Amino acid sequence: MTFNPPSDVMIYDTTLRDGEQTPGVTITTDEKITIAEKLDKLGVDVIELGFPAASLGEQKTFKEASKLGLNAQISGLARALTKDIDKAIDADADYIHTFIGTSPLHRDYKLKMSKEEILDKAVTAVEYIKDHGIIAEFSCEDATRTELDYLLKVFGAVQDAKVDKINVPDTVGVTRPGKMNELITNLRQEINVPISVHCHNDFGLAVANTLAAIEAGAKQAQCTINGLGERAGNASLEEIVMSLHKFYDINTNINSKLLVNTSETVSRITGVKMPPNKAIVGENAFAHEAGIHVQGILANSETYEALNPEEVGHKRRIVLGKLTGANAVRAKLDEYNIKLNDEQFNTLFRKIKSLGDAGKTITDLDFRSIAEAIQGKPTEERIKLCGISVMTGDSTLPTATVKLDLDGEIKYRAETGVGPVDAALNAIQSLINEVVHIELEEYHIEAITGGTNALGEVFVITVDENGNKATGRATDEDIVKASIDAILSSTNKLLMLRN
Ligand SMILES: CC(=O)SCCNC(=O)CCNC(=O)[C@H](O)C(C)(C)COP(=O)(O)OP(=O)(O)OC[C@H]1O[C@@H](n2cnc3c(N)ncnc32)[C@H](O)[C@@H]1OP(=O)(O)O
Ligand SMILES: CC(C)C(=O)C(=O)O
Repeated sequence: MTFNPPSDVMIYDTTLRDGEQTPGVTITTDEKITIAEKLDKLGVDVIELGFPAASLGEQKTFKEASKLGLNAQISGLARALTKDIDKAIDADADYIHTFIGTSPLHRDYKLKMSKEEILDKAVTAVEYIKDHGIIAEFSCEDATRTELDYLLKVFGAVQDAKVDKINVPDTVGVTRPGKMNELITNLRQEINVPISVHCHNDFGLAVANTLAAIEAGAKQAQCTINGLGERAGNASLEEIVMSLHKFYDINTNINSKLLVNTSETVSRITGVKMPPNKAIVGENAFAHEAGIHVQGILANSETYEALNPEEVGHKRRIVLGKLTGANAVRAKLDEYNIKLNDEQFNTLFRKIKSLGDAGKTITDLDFRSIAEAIQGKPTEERIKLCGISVMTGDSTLPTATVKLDLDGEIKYRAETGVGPVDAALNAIQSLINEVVHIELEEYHIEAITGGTNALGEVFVITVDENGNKATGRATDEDIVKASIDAILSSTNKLLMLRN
């Protein structure tokens, strides 16, 4: 393997082009602008904003983005066709990324063109872009399945046509680090313009292949936030950037502290949720439950953290559950300034283990209210249910009227819903929102005995506008009452934070 990495690597972000090719994702002009502004603040060098020839909407997005005065260059993808390139030019792209398939599969089945025709189209496209005074990047699509001599010939020809950068796509993610390193080593012997790579994640190797290319001297990584992209996605920007910074001491222009915030914006807009265990930006990337780990973390966070969460804009979380150890419980008690004697501590510890064994979620607020109850502090219920009536049936709109004591003041509210529980929860939520804005994040109901008079157990998680979460659990023969009790129990925990 060649080891000759550059001191700086350019980040070419294609979240808004290849990322938008994620099945089920479409991003409107306004949303693209929001993400482009975030990417610009993050410090990416190039933003591939889209494919101007694809639609009028795409062209409008380029026009809008060109007025923003971003530091990043705005690139548009175009087939090696003057009609596509014209669309990018007309849309005011600063930079055009043109491509054509070069592998036997693409030549024979997709394009039905000879090697000569493809080479000619590639050169014509690059010359056309350069004749318009625009930055040109050229990709041999499916480069990793293209014969090396032909690949060198096409890249050599576009270099002669004054291309600014060449890009080597592993279009279907079929290469591996050793082969990618060898390919870039071979290309570097004949190509003098900066080499970029674009790796897909079909075998989960996109980041590894990108790093292997950089070790061989590639100067640019094409990548996406959260690894979005066609099929299994592209190389994830956050994973590449942090690897470059940490493993190789390679500079990028990325402000890593904005990675989590950017990832969250992209996830919210695209609707593609990150798995909790996603590297760098996932919810659990810096969360610890196992007692042995937490004890190590409390002594020195490097024992079980490869990165400082603050470096990427994340937060460390100590999670409580079945695997919790005493050191974690002591640390949480200190955090909330709750003093327990040995007996109370043991009761609390046993309670956490038994909740964990029962598979229950224990949020920080649950912990605090359990600990305070054990300490003997009366639980302050700022919101109490005083009464409820529900009207339902197949010929009436389900309506619930609730009477609540809100900090000593009696209030009524009536709301409708799709059913009696929904109507009751809507009424409760509408009243509670006068004190604290809460959203219902989870709602589960289970019958815990049989028969029509079965006891229903309701479990809810509510979240306030600061992201604090609390669980609520209640059991009753009446599921409307159980639902209300659960939501009030979790809301009262959230209100503890505002005392
Ligand atoms: C690996 C990648 O991610 S490449 C980027 C993929 N992204 C997209 O395709 C999204 C945007 N695409 C689109 O909106 C449309 O596909 C368009 C506007 C580009 C083309 O639409 P259409 O003209 O209706 O053609 P269609 O998509 O059905 O087929 C693609 C055509 O382009 C040709 N083609 C594909 N790649 C290239 C290329 N790089 N250079 C020249 N021609 C190409 C194909 O051979 C096919 O030709 P044909 O129309 O003679 O059969
Ligand atoms: C257009 C090219 C770079 C591409 O997206 C791919 O080959 O995957």
